Amino acid sequence: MTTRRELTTIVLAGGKSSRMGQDKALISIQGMPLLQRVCSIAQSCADVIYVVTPWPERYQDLLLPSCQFIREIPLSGEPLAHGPLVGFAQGLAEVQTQWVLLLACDLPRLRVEVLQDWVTRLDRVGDDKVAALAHHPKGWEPLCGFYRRRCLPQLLEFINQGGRSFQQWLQQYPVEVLPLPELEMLFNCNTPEDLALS
Ligand SMILES: Nc1nc2c(ncn2[C@@H]2O[C@H](COP(=O)(O)OP(=O)(O)OP(=O)(O)O)[C@@H](O)[C@H]2O)c(=O)[nH]1
Ligand SMILES: [Mg+2]
Repeated sequence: MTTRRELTTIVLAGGKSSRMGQDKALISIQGMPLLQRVCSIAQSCADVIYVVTPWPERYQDLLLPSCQFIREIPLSGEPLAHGPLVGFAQGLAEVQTQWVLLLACDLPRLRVEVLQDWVTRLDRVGDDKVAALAHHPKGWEPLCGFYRRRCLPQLLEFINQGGRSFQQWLQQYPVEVLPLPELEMLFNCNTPEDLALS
């Protein structure tokens, strides 16, 4: 069975938070900044956690034991906020395990038991699959699921051709569907209105 030692988690914390109007990673929900909350949940699944961000200094005072920062660098000729797909690729380049759990930093309702159940299913995922993700009415949920490390070359090729969309990239490959007991856990805190519901 895939153990926590054989899984790496990547948490993305480099978005513009333009809808929120302030850095979502630092917003406290029930007394804990969102990034810290997501990282603490990640710790229940994996030994190694990377926080991929262009600005690690901003988060250095958060309590993130056993998390390591990966400083994102801009692609040549492009501004920094190049989006989550490029951030993921830069993190994935450092990963040593076969599987990686990718998490956005704006998921206040993640459920540890569901993530742990998903981990137990990884061994049975067919070899042809590049990822194992939950599916919801709008498509795959790319920022709360698992990817094989070996998809890095295909990902880089897609990015080099100008691709920036997870959904478009995933359309090209077989993906395993993970059971989602409640859509609620993928609730994304993007706006001040979302925050009021959190
Ligand atoms: N490392 C990294 N993470 C990113 C980047 N863009 C988005 N993310 C992360 O991806 C996740 C989902 O981001 P979104 O909710 O789509 O949006 P956002 O860009 O933070 O905010 P908006 O400007 O309101 O769209 C969050 O965890 C972001 O921090 C990026 O360029 N680099
Ligand atoms: Mg979001």
